[in-house]
Amino acid sequence: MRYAVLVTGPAGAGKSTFSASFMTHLQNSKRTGHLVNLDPAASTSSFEYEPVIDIKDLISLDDVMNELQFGPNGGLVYCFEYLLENMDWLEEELGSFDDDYLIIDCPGQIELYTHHPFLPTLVKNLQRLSIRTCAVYLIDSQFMEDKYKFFSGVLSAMSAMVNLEIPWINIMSKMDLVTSNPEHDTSARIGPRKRKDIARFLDPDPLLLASEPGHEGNVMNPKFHALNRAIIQLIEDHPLVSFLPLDLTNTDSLETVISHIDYTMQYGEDEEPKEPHDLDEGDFPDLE
Ligand SMILES: Nc1nc2c(ncn2[C@@H]2O[C@H](COP(=O)(O)OP(=O)(O)OP(=O)(O)O)[C@@H](O)[C@H]2O)c(=O)[nH]1
Ligand SMILES: [Mg+2]
Repeated sequence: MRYAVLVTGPAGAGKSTFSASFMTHLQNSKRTGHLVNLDPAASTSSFEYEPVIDIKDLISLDDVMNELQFGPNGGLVYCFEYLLENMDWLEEELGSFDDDYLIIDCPGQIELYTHHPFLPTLVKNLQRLSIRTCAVYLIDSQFMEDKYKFFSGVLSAMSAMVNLEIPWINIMSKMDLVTSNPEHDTSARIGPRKRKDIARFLDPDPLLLASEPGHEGNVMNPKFHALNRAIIQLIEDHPLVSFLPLDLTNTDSLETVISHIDYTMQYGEDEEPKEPHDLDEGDFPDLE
């Protein structure tokens, strides 16, 4: 059985960093994983692990921009369309691995997740090859300033989720930057968020959030009230909108996230139990 984890989410959410930590964790626990890079703009030197499959071997953003005069965003879209037309390339690359666990580092372009056919087509191809696939969607905890940003993050996650229809895990990344004492912490880029402020977003009660007063200068226009309620009801009705916190500085946190991923894909369920080779069964009856 083969497995693939699509690591998705908006630009800078921490996808590549998480993918590398995921690889390290698999290695440390004597499991084999392989990194796949689907970001045509990624600089290869920035990878801690050499990808076994790299979209840049098929097409590179630099070439598209230089030779076809595309800008960076149009260039990326061109690269994905090129990959879609050359799925046999990916299939061939994937062909050499069986019994594998692939960590697929995706690009951060939001259109890929909302309306571009790239990821749904990719997923269909993986499924056709009998690769069990799930997706994680990372959202940067540093953007969770208020409930409006939270809702907008949730809606982006949901729009990606309904587009793909595969097992799905939302992750709140960079939790190491969430401190309990923000006044004394200057390490965060956007300004540290307090733990208790983030906590209510991890397993949110949208109706409760909705009843909170808005922050100053952002008094809700009554015209939008009905729309807001409708969005909130949508989130409320959707069982999958909760977030696992991810703090990469904490091994337990990474292990928890990975165990959810394994569970979602039912990793290991169909594997034959691996008995140590030279162990006589009768010797250790307690191991049953
Ligand atoms: N403190 C902290 N910083 C992080 C963490 N994860 C990522 N970063 C930083 O956030 C920035 C973006 O991280 P990446 O892993 O490149 O994010 P990405 O989602 O792959 O970005 P794109 O591929 O450009 O969409 C880098 O400066 C990382 O060092 C984290 O868990 N904690
Ligand atoms: Mg990246």
